[in-house]
Amino acid sequence: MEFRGDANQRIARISAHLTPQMEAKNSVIGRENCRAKGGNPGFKVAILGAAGGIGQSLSLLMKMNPLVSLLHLYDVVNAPGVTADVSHMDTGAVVRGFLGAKQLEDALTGMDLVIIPAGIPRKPGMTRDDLFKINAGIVKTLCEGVAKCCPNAIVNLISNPVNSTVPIAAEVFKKAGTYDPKKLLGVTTLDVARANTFAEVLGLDPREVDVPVVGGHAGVTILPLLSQVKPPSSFTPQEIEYLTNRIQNGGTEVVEAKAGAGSATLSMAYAAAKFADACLRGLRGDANVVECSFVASQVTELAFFATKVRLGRTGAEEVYQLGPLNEYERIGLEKAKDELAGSIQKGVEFIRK
Ligand SMILES: NC(=O)c1ccc[n+]([C@@H]2O[C@H](COP(=O)([O-])OP(=O)(O)OC[C@H]3O[C@@H](n4cnc5c(N)ncnc54)[C@H](O)[C@@H]3O)[C@@H](O)[C@H]2O)c1
Ligand SMILES: O=C(O)C[C@H](O)C(=O)O
Repeated sequence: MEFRGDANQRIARISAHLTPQMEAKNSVIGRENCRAKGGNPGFKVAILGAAGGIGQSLSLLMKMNPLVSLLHLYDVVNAPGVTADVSHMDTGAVVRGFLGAKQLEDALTGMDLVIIPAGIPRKPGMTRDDLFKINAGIVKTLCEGVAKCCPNAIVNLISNPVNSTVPIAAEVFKKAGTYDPKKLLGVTTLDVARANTFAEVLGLDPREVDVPVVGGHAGVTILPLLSQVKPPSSFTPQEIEYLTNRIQNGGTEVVEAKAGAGSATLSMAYAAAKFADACLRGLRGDANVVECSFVASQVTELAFFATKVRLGRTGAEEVYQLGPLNEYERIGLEKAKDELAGSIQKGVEFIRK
């Protein structure tokens, strides 16, 4: 390890989790110059809501990601504790914590990727839309910060209801003049993870299964395209009905099992980390990085829709078409679009009102 300056300076640097290079250039350092302790150049990632159920596990997983050189953990509570804890992991990323609204701008300045799991989760009996009242305002405030401090960052939006919070974020960015549709991505990876897992009826290892899940992220808007499963497989009508219902209600299954203690956090942190890793590989310039995501879209008449997208240096560079659907999926698509239209409109109106 290289040491510069006197002992007091070294101690101050260590307690602030800064390398000498980072301290010198602070948060405006370029990606090439931002080296984690002895590590490779990497990306700067912020997690907003880092002290929550998803946020804590996601912070741990992103600290383990070798593509991350600097990890900013922001929350309105307990960010210092989570930061101190995660910062003791002997991986490359440097971790910094930010607590409360006054530190939001510092948390966001210079970030390449901002992941947002901030907001309240469901309790049994609630729909995701019941979260709108509180989470819409949280997402609005955080996205205003993104527009001001890191307008070129890719945003991964997790906070529910995703079908409305993504349109809210788009409207905030439009108002600020920073909107780039390629860079705003609603995270639906958990639906795909569930679909791949539940397809165990095929007797396959879930790691070998790929079920595209399109539409949105709530109830009937979650539309698994089982006719397009890889490896190609056929299901009985009963299997299709069972799998579709289970995938659409996977979130509720966890909410009920947790019995008031929240919704999916561990599987969601896994899914969010997987999606964020795909975004970072895209930013790095890797070829053929494809994931499902809820994005601005021309695939249907709706302004936003989840399909497979190709992730590249500038975000979602290609939005794929739905491909051939069977009759069951065509009926599901119409139901999904009906509900999605209202949720998108609700998000847009929240900002335009
Ligand atoms: N997209 C998905 O597939 C998916 C999956 C699971 C959960 N979710 C959603 O993710 C959200 C978070 O879930 P959770 O279980 O982690 O909830 P949680 O209550 O455990 O954590 C939320 C965190 O957000 C923080 N927070 C609240 N307001 C904030 C603000 N203004 N700025 C920064 N942080 C703020 C809270 O302090 C808390 O630490 C919920 O809305 C939930 O519905 C989405
Ligand atoms: O179901 C929820 O409320 C959380 C999340 O959207 C999920 O799908 O698990």
